[in-house]
Amino acid sequence: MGGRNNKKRQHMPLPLELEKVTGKVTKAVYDQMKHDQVRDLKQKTAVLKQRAAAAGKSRPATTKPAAAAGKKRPATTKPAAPVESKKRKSVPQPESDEDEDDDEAAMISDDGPDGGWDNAPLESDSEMDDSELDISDSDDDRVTRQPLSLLSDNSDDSGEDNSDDNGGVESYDEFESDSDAEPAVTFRDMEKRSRKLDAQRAEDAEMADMELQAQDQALVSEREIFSLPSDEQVEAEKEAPLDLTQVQMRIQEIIRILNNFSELRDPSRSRNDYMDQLQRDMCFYYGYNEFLMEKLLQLFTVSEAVEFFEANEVARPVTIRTNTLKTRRRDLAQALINRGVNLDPIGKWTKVGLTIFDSPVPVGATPEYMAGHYMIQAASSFLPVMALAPQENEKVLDMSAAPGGKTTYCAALMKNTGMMVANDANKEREKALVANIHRLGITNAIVCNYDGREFPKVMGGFDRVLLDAPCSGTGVISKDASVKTNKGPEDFGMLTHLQKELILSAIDSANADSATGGFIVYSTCSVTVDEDEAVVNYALAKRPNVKLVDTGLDFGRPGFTSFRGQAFHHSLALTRRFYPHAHNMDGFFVAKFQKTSNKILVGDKQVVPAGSGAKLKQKKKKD
Ligand SMILES: C[S@@+](CC[C@H](N)C(=O)[O-])C[C@H]1O[C@@H](n2cnc3c(N)ncnc32)[C@H](O)[C@@H]1O
Repeated sequence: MGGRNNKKRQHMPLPLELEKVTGKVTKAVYDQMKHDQVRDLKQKTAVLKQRAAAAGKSRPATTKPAAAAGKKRPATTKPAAPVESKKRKSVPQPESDEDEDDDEAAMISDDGPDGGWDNAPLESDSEMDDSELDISDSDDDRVTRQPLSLLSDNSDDSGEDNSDDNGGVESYDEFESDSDAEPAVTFRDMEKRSRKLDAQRAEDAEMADMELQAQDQALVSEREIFSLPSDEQVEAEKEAPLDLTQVQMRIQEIIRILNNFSELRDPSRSRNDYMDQLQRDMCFYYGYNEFLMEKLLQLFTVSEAVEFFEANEVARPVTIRTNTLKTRRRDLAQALINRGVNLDPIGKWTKVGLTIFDSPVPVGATPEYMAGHYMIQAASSFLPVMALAPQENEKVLDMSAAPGGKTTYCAALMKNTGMMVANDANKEREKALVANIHRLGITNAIVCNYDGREFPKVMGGFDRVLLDAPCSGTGVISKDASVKTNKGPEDFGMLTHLQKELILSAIDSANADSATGGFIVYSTCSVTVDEDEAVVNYALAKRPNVKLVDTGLDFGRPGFTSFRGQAFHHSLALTRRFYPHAHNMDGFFVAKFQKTSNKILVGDKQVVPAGSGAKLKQKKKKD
């Protein structure tokens, strides 16, 4: 398995000569080809523009050409401005590392189908300079000079100097603005003007044809420059893999093609062929197993997927949560600042979080930490508790609580009142849970050690239940890179099965008749749909006595309501997804249910599943 350990390696172009000798089309060679191609296209464009300028000079000043009047281009050409601006950013200069960065940025950006530099030369004149026209001995160059002489020979009937610094074609504004000063049309010169107009139209049509041809040529050569490896080459690469730089370049090429597929594809290869190769290359480059890579690629456009994978290579900022049972955020911040800690509030969405930029002392060993004034806790881990919003004097269950980040936050919001039941199936992990409960001065917590699936039989009737489920951890890859490879299809199958069983238990443990609550929050630090929307959708189907409600979190992306042909309940849009590349926090998923009844229909019978507390009450009445 490959993998990228050192980011600098991605900016290391191979020597151009070596690439030419080996015949490999790597980025440097490719850039050189593109550069040549762009130059050729510019020269062709120059011809077109100069011809247009020449024609413009001889146009009767009173008559606006059809295109000029509406500022329309021939139907085949593409809008100028957006393409131009992109082209300026990304025209490659093979020798320069900096420019390679620019080019890379353009390639992985989420361009629409017309994005990129490829069409730009036909539209742009701003990059054309004399030196570029003069260095070439090509036929085009010879043609280029011809209209230059025409320019000086032709004079405008109006006698005005309409010389056009930009080459003519783009300067329709000038024609328009000049029109005020134009002489009135007379009967005598009308026929002459009409002939000129016809000639101009013919000229425009010819120009459109030439532009089309140049575009087609450019596309054909672009297609020829990059080709997917054959099956044999793919096999050979398994034995002798390419280096990371070459793989990175191929990733960029494939993304560029996928972003403009109809024009840049090799017609003999399908989108799946490109996606398969992209997947293989991304696995190698970022070090994921194919199974997980496929799952993650399905979540995003290819360009966004790259952002996601890149974000996973970068550590998230260290964040802490103020323990409001012991201190206020302002006082905590001041105490830490006095110790030389550089910090800031996490964001407007939390009043208790602080981001630690740097610290001369370990944040897990300050006197304030020891005294329980804060918990080191990922920002995303605040979210399920905020969604749960436990109230004072409630009975709250945290079904999978260790090491206690969310339990201790719940207890703080409850101001140490009511009852906080912190359960976890893993005894070892519960040591840290107990330690944190003590350190933070939690006095309303009971710790227990059950399999959550059994919990409704142990205890029930909770006002609120949190299930921060065991998951694959695909949202926290920046913290634990082993997630990239440590799970295959079987593990995923077992995990999602457990999640589905636990969510039903969590729902059954809540009391729909709670005066203040009846809420259940399901969260994971994973971004796969199997562990998130699919589990929630399963719960909605199995427990018609719950509905999804707003999480109260005013950021994050809505959950999927359909995914790869699978339709979920429309209310899944109320769930929230958080991504490292989009929200600068660990990947996370949060769903909030409200329990509307303690009874469910099984066949044609009303049943009260164990856990809600309703059954216990009925029994008591009989006694
Ligand atoms: C994501 S972690 C919980 C993190 C915790 N909520 C916090 O904020 O510190 C998931 C937990 O689920 C526990 N777990 C796994 N299987 C379980 C089960 N069947 N019943 C209850 N807990 C389980 C794991 O031991 C693990 O501590």
